Amino acid sequence: MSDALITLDNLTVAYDRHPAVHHVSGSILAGSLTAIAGPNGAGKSTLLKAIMGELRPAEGRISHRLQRTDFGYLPQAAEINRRFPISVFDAVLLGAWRSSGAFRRVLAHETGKAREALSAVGLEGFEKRHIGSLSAGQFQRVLFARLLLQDAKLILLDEPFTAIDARTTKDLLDIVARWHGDGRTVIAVLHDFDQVRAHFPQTLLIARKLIGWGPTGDVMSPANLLKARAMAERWDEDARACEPAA
Ligand SMILES: Nc1ncnc2c1ncn2[C@@H]1O[C@H](COP(=O)(O)OP(=O)(O)OP(=O)(O)O)[C@@H](O)[C@H]1O
Repeated sequence: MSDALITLDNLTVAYDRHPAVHHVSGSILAGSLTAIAGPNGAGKSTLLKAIMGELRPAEGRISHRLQRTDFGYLPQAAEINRRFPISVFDAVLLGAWRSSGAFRRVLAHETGKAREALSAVGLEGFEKRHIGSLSAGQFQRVLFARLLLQDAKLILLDEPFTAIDARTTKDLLDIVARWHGDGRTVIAVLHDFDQVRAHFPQTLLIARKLIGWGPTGDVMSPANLLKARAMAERWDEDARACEPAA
């Protein structure tokens, strides 16, 4: 587990030339399970989107040898339109279409895998339900089933347990542990520091700038958490210039 899967080199990401993440350097190791933690507005989602290639670096670079189809991404719930007229089963099958084209015929083994994935997330019998009729927790289970089917090497989760009850969170954390056990690389943006400490061996703590990145016990120290809070509180939202790398 010592190879770098993704390397960030002095990465700065900006919206309309206004930097949201500053000068981050470090590596995500292959097979690691990493939390991205930090206060609101710290740049966590921005960093995740940059890693998956949705946002381009304003400065610095991200290097990896992954293909598009190696990435599995779960956006924040608020970014997903659940009014799209699609059944639970078809929503899960989209995990397979991502890798082989939406207009290709779905193969029998993929429908079998979709059923298995639904069963793994505890949603047997929900196949024909419209996704808009599900509770928030049930819908999150559907999205995890889709990721199971997608078979990605790198799985990026943006606040996967926000507004999800304890039982569903536990079931989904079990799936995250299973991915980790399979040797996949998982990165999750999380708000809940107890969850980070209990389930994520590696942490990247950010407040626009990197505060710490490494073993969770070291990174989530009281001193680092104070620093993160202080940096978030004094951040000037209107600042245009990017400070030089430390
Ligand atoms: N599409 C956008 N256009 C302009 N600014 C944005 C955009 N998305 C995010 N930002 C800004 O970038 C900064 C970082 O936002 P980001 O969503 O990455 O933080 P976060 O750490 O994920 O926050 P939270 O924990 O509140 O979800 C914030 O100041 C935010 O307002």
